[in-house]
Amino acid sequence: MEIESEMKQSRFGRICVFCGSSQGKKTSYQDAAIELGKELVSRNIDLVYGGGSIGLMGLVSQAVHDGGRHVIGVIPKTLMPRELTGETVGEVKAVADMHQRKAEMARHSDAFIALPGGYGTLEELLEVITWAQLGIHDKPEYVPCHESVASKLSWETEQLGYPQTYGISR
Ligand SMILES: C/C(=C\CNc1ncnc2c1ncn2[C@@H]1O[C@H](COP(=O)(O)O)[C@@H](O)[C@H]1O)CO
Repeated sequence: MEIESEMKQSRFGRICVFCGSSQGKKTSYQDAAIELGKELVSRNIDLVYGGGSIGLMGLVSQAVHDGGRHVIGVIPKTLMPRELTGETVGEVKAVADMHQRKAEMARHSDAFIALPGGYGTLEELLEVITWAQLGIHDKPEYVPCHESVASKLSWETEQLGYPQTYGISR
C-alpha cells in the first residue's frame, strides 16, 4: 500500500486543466474529466482551472474538490455572475480580464493538461505551448489523446508544418 502511494507521488504539486465549458457530445468526455480529477487526487495534485461549475470544467473541479485536494479557479470579473459560470468550488481568484486569467493560471501551475473543449480550451492550450516555445516557461503540456482536441491540433500542425506530437509538446 505504502509503495503504491509512493509510486503515485507526482513531481507536480499543481496542474492546470484546460477543458470545455460545455459537457460535449460524448459521455466519454465527461468520463475523462471525472477520471482526470480522481487521478489528480490519487497523486496528491491540486487543481488550477478557469473557475465555474459548468461543463467539463465543473466535472473535473468537483472531482478534485470532492477528493479533498485544493482547487483554484481563476475567473475574470466579467464572467463572475453565477448564471454564466455556476458555483465555483474551492478558492476563487478574481482577475481583471482574460489575459490576466491565463497569466495567473500559468503562474500557479507546474504543468498543463488539456481535455476536450472548444475555442477557449484550444486558445489556452496553444498559448502555453507558444510560451514554452519562446522560453517564457518550461512547464510541460500534456494532451491526452482524445480525438476532439487531437483533431484540432492536427489541423493546426498540418497547416503550419509542425510535427504532430500530442503526448507532450516538447
Ligand atoms: C461566455 C459564457 C459562458 C462561459 N463561461 C465560462 N466560465 C468560465 N470559464 C470559461 C467560460 N467559457 C470559457 N471559459 C474558459 O475557456 C475554456 C473553455 O472554453 P471552451 O470554448 O468551452 O473550450 C475554459 O478552460 C475556461 O478557462 C456566457 O455565454
